[in-house]
Amino acid sequence: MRDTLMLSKDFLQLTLDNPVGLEAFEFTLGQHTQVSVWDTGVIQFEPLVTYEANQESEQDGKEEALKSIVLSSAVHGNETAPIELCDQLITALLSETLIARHRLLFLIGNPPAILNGTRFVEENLNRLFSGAHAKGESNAERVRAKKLEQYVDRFFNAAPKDGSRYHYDLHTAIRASKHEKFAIYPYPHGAPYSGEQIMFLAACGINTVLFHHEPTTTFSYFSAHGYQAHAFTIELGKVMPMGQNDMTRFIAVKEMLTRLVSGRDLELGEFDPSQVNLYQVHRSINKQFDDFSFTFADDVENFTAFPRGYILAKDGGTEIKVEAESESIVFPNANVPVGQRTVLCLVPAKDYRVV
Ligand SMILES: O=C(O)CCC(=O)N[C@@H](CCC(=O)O)C(=O)O
Ligand SMILES: [Zn+2]
Repeated sequence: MRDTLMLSKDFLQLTLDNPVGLEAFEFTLGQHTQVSVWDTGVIQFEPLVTYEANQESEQDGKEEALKSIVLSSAVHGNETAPIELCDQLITALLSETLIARHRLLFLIGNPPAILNGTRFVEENLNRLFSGAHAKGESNAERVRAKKLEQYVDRFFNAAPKDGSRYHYDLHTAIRASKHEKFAIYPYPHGAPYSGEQIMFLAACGINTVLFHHEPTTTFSYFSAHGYQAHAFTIELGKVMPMGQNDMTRFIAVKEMLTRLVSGRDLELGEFDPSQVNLYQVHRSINKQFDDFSFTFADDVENFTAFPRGYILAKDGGTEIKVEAESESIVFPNANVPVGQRTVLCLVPAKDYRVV
């Protein structure tokens, strides 16, 4: 496997050829990077400079502390643009055209679902984190969620104490969106939002951010809450079949991730709310009955606003109406199990704290 990967530089193909149970192996790239494959779809790149050396040069003002960066894709198997984007970055790293100056962990979330061409095989992986995988009958996604938690734990626990942590969980949305690219900021439990991160997202072309209003069982919340990482679920556009993504739409995000990984200056300005659309989640509407339907059409875009009193959905005969003066909908999906989120309703963010 080691020789196959060193020769082909194609980690995605290796992952798809071994959708479960790939044996761990490692190797070095030149004199600069330690590469460790931990499992199917799990690859770590670590700069071969000791942390102490980094600290010394930091004192000389030359280097910043080592960052630890998780980039995940394919938590939903049919969301292909993030898979292609991460594939390009991994191939560049393996080909040594891109050199990692920070610690990096790539996670290809659900390889069997990629092969299936579906969001998931048995169960939505992105509802199984923070231990939710243990609360029900086991299946492949529950096993994978537990392992992904362990890999994130191992990666962040080996991070230098003073190095910042990041987790960008990359997705694409089922529907088209009025704001093509947007990020979900996991509930921070009263902590302020990071203005620097919001400006980083804006520089990636992700100019819309939703502040979540409660804990969730998503992957980004797991890293944010459990490991104090700057973590986000990032929606890069609309779902497309593999190979049919217009990769020119991801030039800015690829450029900014490349800069981040390679330690180049990010050239971020001060936090400027005029450069971003900031929403807060007003409420999450969870499905109560199998007999659930929306009143609006399947092609209504994310971020469409509805006025107070408008009937958004019917749940077992109960009408669900817009409560605020106006609510914008995101991720409407009637086809989820009872108890799960069918839609998020948003209002413009106000009274938020940014540092
Ligand atoms: O387009 C949709 O309906 C779903 C897109 C998607 O997978 N979104 C994530 C958001 C996770 C979060 O709230 O942080 C998901 O539903 O898992
Ligand atoms: Zn997704």
